[in-house]
Amino acid sequence: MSSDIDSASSAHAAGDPSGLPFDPPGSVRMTAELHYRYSDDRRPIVNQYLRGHRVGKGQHGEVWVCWDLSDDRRELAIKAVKRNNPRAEKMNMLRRRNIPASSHTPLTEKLGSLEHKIRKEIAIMKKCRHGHVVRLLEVIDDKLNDRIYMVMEYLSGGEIKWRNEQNEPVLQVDQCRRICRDVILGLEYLHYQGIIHRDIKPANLLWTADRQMVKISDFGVSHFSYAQRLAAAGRGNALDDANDPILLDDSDLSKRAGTPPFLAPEVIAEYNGDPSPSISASATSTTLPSLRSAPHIGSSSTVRPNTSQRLQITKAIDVWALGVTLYCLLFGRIPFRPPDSSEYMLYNIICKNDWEPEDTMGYDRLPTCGRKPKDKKSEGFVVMNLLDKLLEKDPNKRMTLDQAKRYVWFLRDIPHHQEWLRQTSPSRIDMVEVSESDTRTAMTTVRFSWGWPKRLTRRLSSLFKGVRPSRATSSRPDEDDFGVCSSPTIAVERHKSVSGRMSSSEFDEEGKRRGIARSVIVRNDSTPNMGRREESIERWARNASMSRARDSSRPPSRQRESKTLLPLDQSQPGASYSQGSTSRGRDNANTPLRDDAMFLGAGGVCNDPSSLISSNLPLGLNQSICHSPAVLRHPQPERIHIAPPTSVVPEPSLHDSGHSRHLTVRSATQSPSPLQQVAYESESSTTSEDDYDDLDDDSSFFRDTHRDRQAESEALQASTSLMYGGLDEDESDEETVPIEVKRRRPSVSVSAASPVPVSDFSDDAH
Ligand SMILES: Nc1ncnc2c1ncn2[C@@H]1O[C@H](COP(=O)(O)OP(=O)(O)OP(=O)(O)O)[C@@H](O)[C@H]1O
Repeated sequence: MSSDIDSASSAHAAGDPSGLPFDPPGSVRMTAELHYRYSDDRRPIVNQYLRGHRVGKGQHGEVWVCWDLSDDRRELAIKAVKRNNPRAEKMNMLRRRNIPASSHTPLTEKLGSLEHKIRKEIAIMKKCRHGHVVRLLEVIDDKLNDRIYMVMEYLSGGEIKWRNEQNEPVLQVDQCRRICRDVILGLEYLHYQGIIHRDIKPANLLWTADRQMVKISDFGVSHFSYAQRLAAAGRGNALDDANDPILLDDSDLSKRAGTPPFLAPEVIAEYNGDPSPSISASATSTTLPSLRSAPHIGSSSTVRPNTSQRLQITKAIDVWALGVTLYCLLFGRIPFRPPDSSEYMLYNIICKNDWEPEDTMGYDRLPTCGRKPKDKKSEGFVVMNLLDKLLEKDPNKRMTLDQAKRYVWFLRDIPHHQEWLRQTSPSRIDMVEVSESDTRTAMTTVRFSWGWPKRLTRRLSSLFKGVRPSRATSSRPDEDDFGVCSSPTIAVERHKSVSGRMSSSEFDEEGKRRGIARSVIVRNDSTPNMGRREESIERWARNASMSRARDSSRPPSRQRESKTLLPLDQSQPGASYSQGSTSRGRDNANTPLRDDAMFLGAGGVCNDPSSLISSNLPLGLNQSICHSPAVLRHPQPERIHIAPPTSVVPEPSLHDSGHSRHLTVRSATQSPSPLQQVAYESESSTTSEDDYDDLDDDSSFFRDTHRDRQAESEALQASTSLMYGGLDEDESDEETVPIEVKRRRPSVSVSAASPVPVSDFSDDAH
């Protein structure tokens, strides 16, 4: 990556209140040391990362917000993946028996272990560095507990929500356009690197905190193709490594992977035409009503076709998925809908049927004028024509990303097309190299020199408890900001649910076991922050006191005090309730929109290339560097205000039973907002202190018992990673018995509150 980026970004990383883009310098750290401990207020800490609330749960792991204590508490996300799951593996073995062996049986299926998947995901993410791709920063391999921690950029805006409970679109057409434009740029970069994402869908597109742009996430089923890369970048730029059977085997692509409604016809071509397929009923999902005859969409089922005709799978599958995504955003429903939720029927319809638009599109209900609008100047014609080209069933005739990027609709608000196209060309960006060694070392850099039993390590750990600062047992003043905070303007109070966890592990009321450090070990020197365990704990204690000193000198707004709820436009600039990085969005909202607001990206990033500072920066990086965040806000009709926490904070041991927050939203303008609808009608954001209470060190550091997504969403998402479907049903640790649903992740339109753990080390805490 160019030094321009490094220099520009070194001072402006994730969560920087300056609003500049997330692009920390350096490559992904492969950490060879794991320290596991708890903060004074019982929050888990892995190495330098203090864990916050859980923001999502995938098939194989969970994602948490965390703060990098070694870097001014920069807000990041950490994905914890359980590497091995014998029970799930066994189920997968059983499932595979139902798959007929043929010449088409891909290598990846034979190698389809969860470990393989994670290795590949990490190897691919490791070197992706683009403004519209979620950045991976560090990989920590906890072999002792068979867990991988992936430290990533945190996109607190959350997933793109595209429909309400009535299946109506909630995004304006203009927003849909900008979202897709961002995705095109991110995808273009990936394809240029030889990476096919394979699971493009709204749920894998994450908003930045200020909703200025979206980024592509979840590379769980992505594929690196040497051939694709050669085709895209030419031999000169391509990786010349023919020895890696995982990355260089394109037979992986012939495996059906992704989310059923978003699968391209060529991926499921064998389901085209045969009215009576043989079906292997290994479906396990219950997210959709079941049928006797066929597995259902969203299940991890195997529909066995009678034909074995396969088309070549190329990057065009991502273009198709983009078309499906655009349709979803515009109409609030998927384009191909089987009458009976049957997976086979779905595939059949995708392969054979045409799509039909609604009468209107977007939240603003612009007329589509039918499937083939006559007025070529109408918005309806432009959009239907685009959908036509993206949803072309023949991959060879399908629109390419380059064509899409140049399509009139996407260029509409960009004044200098040619310059913008030049600036955003992936050929201007350094090549990714996903080498054999990348894949091999993606998870193998940690070596454990202590293979001691847990009981022994616990005892040893207890020896070091003395160096820990005393734990706060009184109030937890920082917890109230959970969940919501946003660039836009929302009034939020929240109720915490009473929740708890029954665990086989024991810890006393004061949580003494919580001080146990998981002793793990070290061989790699690549983590400069880490030394020996004792040193680390001492350093942590030192940092804690420094942080306390720093925190005490911070202005009151940085500390978790109650504030009066004000309409945003009445509040003082900078007097944000949100802590840390996400406060900028609020500041943004105070600033009047500039005239160039219409040159904004997905959420409002200026795409006007004439104002780019550095011609070397990839889009997204450029965008934000050249503009103050104050002028990048997307013009949204609603103003959302974040209410300060006002409730009395209970003792942690009370498990927040007395702690409540209200989540309310009010609009500062008369016009209702689709974003507002999504955010609060369908989701009640309640946060539990239990986020910090799963301290059973026998199990996952990140274990929790939050409620999963809505069934409807699950229907679309459950089959993500079909390739690995059924691998990991047993993700949660068995000894944990959730006794109550606790929290849902805050919705998109309201960025997750960022409780910078100021109070962790504040004087009050002691
Ligand atoms: N970097 C991030 N910042 C914010 N939220 C994230 C981030 N990464 C993931 N998430 C959220 O966490 C959820 C779970 O992510 P994850 O990638 O594990 O699950 P998934 O998308 O279902 O993947 P999988 O296919 O492996 O199950 C996502 O739905 C997303 O909303």
